[in-house]
Amino acid sequence: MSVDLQEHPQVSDTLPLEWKYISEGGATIVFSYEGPPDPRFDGMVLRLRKCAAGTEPEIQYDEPDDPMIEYQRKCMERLFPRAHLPRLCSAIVDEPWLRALAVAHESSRPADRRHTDHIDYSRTKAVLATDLIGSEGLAIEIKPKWGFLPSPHHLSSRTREIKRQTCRFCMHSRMKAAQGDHAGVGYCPLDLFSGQADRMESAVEGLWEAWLSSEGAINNMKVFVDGQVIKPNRISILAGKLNQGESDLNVLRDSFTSTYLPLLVETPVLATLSKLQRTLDVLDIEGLSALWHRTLLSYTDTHAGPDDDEVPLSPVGQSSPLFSSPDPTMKEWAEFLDTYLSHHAMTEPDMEDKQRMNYARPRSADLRYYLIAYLLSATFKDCSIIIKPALGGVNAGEPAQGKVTVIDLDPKSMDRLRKWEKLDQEIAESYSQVDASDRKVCVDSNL
Ligand SMILES: O=P(O)(O)O[C@@H]1[C@@H](OP(=O)(O)O)[C@H](OP(=O)(O)O)[C@H](O)[C@H](OP(=O)(O)O)[C@H]1OP(=O)(O)O
Ligand SMILES: Nc1ncnc2c1ncn2[C@@H]1O[C@H](COP(=O)(O)OP(=O)(O)OP(=O)(O)O)[C@@H](O)[C@H]1O
Repeated sequence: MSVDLQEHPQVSDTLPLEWKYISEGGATIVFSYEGPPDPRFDGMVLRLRKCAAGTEPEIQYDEPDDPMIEYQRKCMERLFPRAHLPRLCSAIVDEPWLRALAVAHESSRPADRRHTDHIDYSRTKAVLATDLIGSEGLAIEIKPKWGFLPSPHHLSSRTREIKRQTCRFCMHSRMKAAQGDHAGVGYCPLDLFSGQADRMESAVEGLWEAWLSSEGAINNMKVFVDGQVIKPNRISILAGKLNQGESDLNVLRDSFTSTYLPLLVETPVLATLSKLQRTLDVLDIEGLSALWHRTLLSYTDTHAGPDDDEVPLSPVGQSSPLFSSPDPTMKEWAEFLDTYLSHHAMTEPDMEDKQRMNYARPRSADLRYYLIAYLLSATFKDCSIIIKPALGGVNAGEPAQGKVTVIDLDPKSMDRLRKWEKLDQEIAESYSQVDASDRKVCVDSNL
């Protein structure tokens, strides 16, 4: 195994109990370093890949660094200033150490996660990232989700009215709630992304109420106090930090909102995220799917052999013997960004791009561009932001002090496109059953 130990800290130099469980998502689990001072690990978290319970993948010798690291360097750093991204580097782990870590921290994990998956012990590489929560003070994590209404050009007559009035998140939440799942009903991402302080305040209040009523189970907001996730059943710890020891819930909500709102209003991160989501998903999954099928039809007309009359067209994004649709390589991601950024100066209006690409009549020649763009938009529709006020607190009349950082920027893959198409149909269909007078009106401030 040829690795540069200078650049790749050996995590087994630390003890498993020198790490503290922070949280986890569907794919990774994260621990923060709490051991004796060590410049390699101080202020860092360890992000480890998980695998499904009951599976034991084979150890991968000569494992490459997690692609997330190169993806962030080559793509994300071109879209966000570094100040809004965690610093990432690769680290070496080994099976005995990972197993010992898992045993030491299993009891900190939520029960539903313990039944579903565990650390992937076969990995020899992990990611070290800046610890954005820290061991002191307050922090929240918000998963904002989709911040725009689709353009009408490519919506079918079946969905146009519905998808233009109610945002995808609000429709999805209603569907999830009807199915008995936790959902952030009452929070609307279009308010959070509006750039208007009063609407952003409603969004934070919506998140707060959903956090309370779901007992902290919604995935759109996590609350951290002194490095630990706090659920509403331990709200007194949060109240203490907000200097609201004896307060009722409304006072606490107002204090919570006024702690985070100034940072959210001032950060450029939300505007960047919303612009990226919108300009990378200009066709909606409906338009992308139509372009895919139109392209495949003309392709099979010219490329199918005499016996291929009945070749079924593969679903959107899915490779077939006749038409390949691989995941982008790192080189292709970088080239895609060259093109995207040449069309969209991140600070200028994108008129020029509209003329060049003619979104109303997308060309088959641009199919690959639109596919990759959609994958990238999906990353931004699913990422999270961590908001950490400065330890001194917020002083009235002064600019908000603190940090807003984007996390969970992993690339998505082509095989998701079919899932997104189906889910989109299911969400719109389900919302069409809601009485018209009961449908939400979501306002996209960028339209
Ligand atoms: O499709 P969505 O909007 O439901 O998003 C999924 C998320 O569900 P949500 O609606 O936010 O509760 C879902 O969140 P949970 O795991 O349910 O917390 C994941 O983030 C999933 O991405 P991945 O499979 O981890 O890459 C997300 O899937 P992708 O859409 O990013 O494929
Ligand atoms: N740099 C960081 N500093 C502090 N905490 C972090 C950091 N990165 C991730 N976390 C915590 O770990 C959790 C899991 O990380 P992440 O969201 O990247 O995992 P994931 O499995 O990719 O999630 P998802 O299923 O939502 O795609 C986050 O929700 C956050 O609470």
